[in-house]
Amino acid sequence: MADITSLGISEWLVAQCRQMGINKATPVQENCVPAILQGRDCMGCAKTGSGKTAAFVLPILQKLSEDPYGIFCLVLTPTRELAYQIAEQFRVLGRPIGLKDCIIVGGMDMVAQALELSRKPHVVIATPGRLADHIRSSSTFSIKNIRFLVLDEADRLLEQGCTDFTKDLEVILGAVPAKRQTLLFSATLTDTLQELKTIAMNQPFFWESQSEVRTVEELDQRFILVPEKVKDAYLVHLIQTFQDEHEDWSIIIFTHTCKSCQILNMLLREFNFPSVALHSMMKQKERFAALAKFKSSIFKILIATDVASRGLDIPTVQVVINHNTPGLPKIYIHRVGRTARAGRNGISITLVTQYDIHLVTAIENQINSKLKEFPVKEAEVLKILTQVNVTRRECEIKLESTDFDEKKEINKRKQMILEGKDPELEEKRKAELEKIRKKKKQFKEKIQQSLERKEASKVQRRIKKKKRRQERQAATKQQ
Ligand SMILES: Nc1ncnc2c1ncn2[C@@H]1O[C@H](COP(=O)(O)OP(=O)(O)OP(=O)(O)O)[C@@H](O)[C@H]1O
Repeated sequence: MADITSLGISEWLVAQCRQMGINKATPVQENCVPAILQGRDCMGCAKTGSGKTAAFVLPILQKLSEDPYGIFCLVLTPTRELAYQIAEQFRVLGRPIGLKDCIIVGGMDMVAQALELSRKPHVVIATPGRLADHIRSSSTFSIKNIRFLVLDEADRLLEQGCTDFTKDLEVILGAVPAKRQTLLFSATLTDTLQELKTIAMNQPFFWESQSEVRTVEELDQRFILVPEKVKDAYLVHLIQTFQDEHEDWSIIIFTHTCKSCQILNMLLREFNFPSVALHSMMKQKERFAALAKFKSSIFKILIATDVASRGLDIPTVQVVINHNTPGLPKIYIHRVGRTARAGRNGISITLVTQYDIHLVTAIENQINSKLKEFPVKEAEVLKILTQVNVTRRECEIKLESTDFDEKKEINKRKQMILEGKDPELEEKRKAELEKIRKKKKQFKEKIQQSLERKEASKVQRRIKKKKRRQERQAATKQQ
């Protein structure tokens, strides 16, 4: 790795890097920083934990120090927590030049944000939804003179996943100048490469880490094949084992829904594990508090949905457990990337049921590496099975007695209203769609059955024909 001084940044910035423990440039920094300093658009695709944030923060701060004004740079990122983390890197590295940053994310006071924006911060770090709201509703700030536009986790921003950013991105892209430097970074850029190229227009410098395996070497990737009904007992057993063997280890457990996240947290707490939950149905203040408690190791276990799967940089995380096998290899790559960061070791364990084996095959094909089985003493798991399952049921009943599902429904409706949709109409449309889907399914099944019947009668006819032929042959032989 090259020394940090070779990047072409000023002495004050080198000194700041050294203070942060950054002495050598990682490959993504070594390649992308000089290109960005030359004024080129840049697309950087490098493994999780490889220092992509500094790869854009450093050249932006360098350029800002040469020609400081506000608003100089806009960084977009998919989650609120990530926005705070990026802002922290800007703040630490940019302290000598008195950097003013401003974080614009949902769940926080909009008026205070509008005021901050009007004060022309050098850098705005935002999630697309809230920034687009400000652009639509306010004339107290302008991003039409920005020099840099950064899309961190760029592929996620363009995806039409459960949170669809595309409409908000359109608003934002309409408000930034055409003449700008665009920087796009992610550990998984390649799926959305063509769309990204239209955002980074000026023949961007493209850099991708050359490596067959898409996950880091320091990560020990394991799986456990478990029947669905004993998953939680395995989880409790695993955590107990890690806790007994390692005092200072932190664990992130990923699960696929907010409800599952909430129940697992309740379950682990019943077993006296120090856990906190992080999911999108929590209030923003609770989300920040949970993350802060986990980061400071007050709580050693974080149970999260994919809201925490990208970008979060918590060095103490030694273990990632996938309570469900991710449906997309990309999600797997980001989730397991929460450990084994910046050259540290880590282990990931994916709980795989008999229905998920094809997902593991897809993951292995994408990452170009095989997951190894994690040995477990099944007898130990069996000992706690009944207790875990009974406790889980109790937690489910407890949760049902709260307004969790109701809140989810209200949140969904709120989201629809924000998107300009009528919840009642959407409900009707959904019911209609369900009806059509059902009919289609019935129709498909009917066709399938009739095809099967036809096929069966064809086979029967063929058997009969064959039989008759054999009988005829036997008869001619006898004659
Ligand atoms: N050159 C360097 N030397 C040592 N540590 C570094 C260097 N650059 C960055 N780091 C540290 O490495 C860690 C991971 O960096 P960062 O969060 O930028 O990773 P990333 O590539 O963005 O990962 P992800 O894809 O998960 O978002 C951070 O703690 C950061 O401070």
